[in-house]
Amino acid sequence: MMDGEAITAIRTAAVSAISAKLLRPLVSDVLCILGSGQQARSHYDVFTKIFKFKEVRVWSRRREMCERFVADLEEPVVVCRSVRDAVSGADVIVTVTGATEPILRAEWIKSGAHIAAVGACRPDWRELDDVLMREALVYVDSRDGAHAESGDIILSGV
Ligand SMILES: NC(=O)C1=CN([C@@H]2O[C@H](COP(=O)(O)OP(=O)(O)OC[C@H]3O[C@@H](n4cnc5c(N)ncnc54)[C@H](O)[C@@H]3O)[C@@H](O)[C@H]2O)C=CC1
Ligand SMILES: O=C([O-])C1=[NH+]CCC1
Repeated sequence: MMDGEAITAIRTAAVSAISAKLLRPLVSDVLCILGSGQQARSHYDVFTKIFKFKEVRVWSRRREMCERFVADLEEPVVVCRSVRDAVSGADVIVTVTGATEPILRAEWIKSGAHIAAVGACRPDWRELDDVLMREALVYVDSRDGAHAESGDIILSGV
């Protein structure tokens, strides 16, 4: 018997980390994680192990969950009040929320930032807004899979 959730947590974060390894800006000082659940933790663990950030930020819609997330960590992480505050100036952004409507807007994001967009894995779920999807250089592991499952891709029409 194997724990599928534990494997999904590690595997998903590993794939995001590979994307960041290949595509993040040369100078990547600030990591921002949107969401504070299981994937947020696995992404935090992998990203802070592989890369050296000067600052790590987290935002979650329920602040108490954010505080709990941070309390479990040994290194300092900044709890942000809004998505805008969290992503402003960030070099690497990880979206690991259960949002079904866009929470991340293009106008808040630093040019060249790398986004690992993980959460919106159903055809009718969204995390990234249409402008961001259209302006971004979008990389996927499978075109067929992305067009069947990714709400951000399907609904933005990219
Ligand atoms: N792309 C992929 O391969 C995978 C995607 N996922 C997806 O990633 C997301 C996060 O997964 P877990 O961390 O395991 O879930 P979780 O339940 O442990 O955490 C979910 C997080 O999203 C936040 N959230 C929920 N609804 C929200 C909303 N409407 N707006 C903003 N934030 C909201 C919660 O407050 C929490 O911080 C889920 O949507 C899940 O389906 C999970 C595993 C693999
Ligand atoms: O394991 C997986 O690939 C996924 N888990 C939740 C959505 C996608």
